[in-house]
Amino acid sequence: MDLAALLDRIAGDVSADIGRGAVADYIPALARVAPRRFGMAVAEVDGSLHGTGDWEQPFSLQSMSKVFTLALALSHGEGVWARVGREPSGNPFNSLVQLENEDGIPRNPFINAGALVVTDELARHGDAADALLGFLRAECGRADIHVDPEVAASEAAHADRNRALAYFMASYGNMRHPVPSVLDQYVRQCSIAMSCADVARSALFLARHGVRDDGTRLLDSSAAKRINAVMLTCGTYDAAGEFAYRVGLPGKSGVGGGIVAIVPGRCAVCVWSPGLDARGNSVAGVSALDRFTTLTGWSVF
Ligand SMILES: NC(=O)CC[C@H](N)C(=O)O
Repeated sequence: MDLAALLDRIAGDVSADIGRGAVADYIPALARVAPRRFGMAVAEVDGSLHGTGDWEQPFSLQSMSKVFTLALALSHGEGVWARVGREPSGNPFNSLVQLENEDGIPRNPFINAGALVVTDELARHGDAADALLGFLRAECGRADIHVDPEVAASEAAHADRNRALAYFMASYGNMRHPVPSVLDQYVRQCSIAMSCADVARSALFLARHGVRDDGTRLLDSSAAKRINAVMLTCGTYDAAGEFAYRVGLPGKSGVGGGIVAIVPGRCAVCVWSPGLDARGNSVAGVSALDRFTTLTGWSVF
């Protein structure tokens, strides 16, 4: 299959969706991104890389970072699962409502509450954002991957919701470290800037059943399978059912407009377009992945 030509075709097919939706503005620095951007990259398990549009343009990783921090936390053991569940929340990604009824245990690691717990767990082994940066740089082979200081400052200045989630969980004994420290690491992990090409390459370990770019193992194949399963059921928040229906792949979105999806055994795909739907998922991104699985027939189903 000529993937480069296929990606160009998809960019044309979804052109009516590019610029649709709203750029996230609750983090003011994200609102400065031009809405009519679109990029898509596919990294295959054999190392080949293909892309279209703005596929080499860095953008804000945001919640896509949650997949990588979960993988890093699990590489140290299963302890995180005592503190966070594995069920879809059916609620917005930054919702507080379930925590009180569920004893401060977040539904899953991909809503903000769950990701804060994962960052807190990873922080037992050193600064979580630094660990994440080290991993991403190694996997995509780029030492210049960095935290965007403007986005980080903007997010830190508008983090009351996440601060509330973290303090609320702390009140149930579900924070190991002081909230300001966990929040700082979480904000920096979300503010990492990467391109579609970088993200697709960095996520390949999930298509390789846990094996990293250098051939060493981050996770056993069972743990990699489980992360993919949680991505499928929870990776796009209260739209996970619709995403599974349309795309049929494990996927994780971020409010920077990126979505990373995994075809186990074959490839990792990253698409970016900043216009978001009401649930915080890229409109053109979901359409492009929908076209991708339709045209290739690559799906987990
Ligand atoms: N869905 C997202 O990408 C949300 C991430 C963002 N950093 C937040 O905490 O709100």
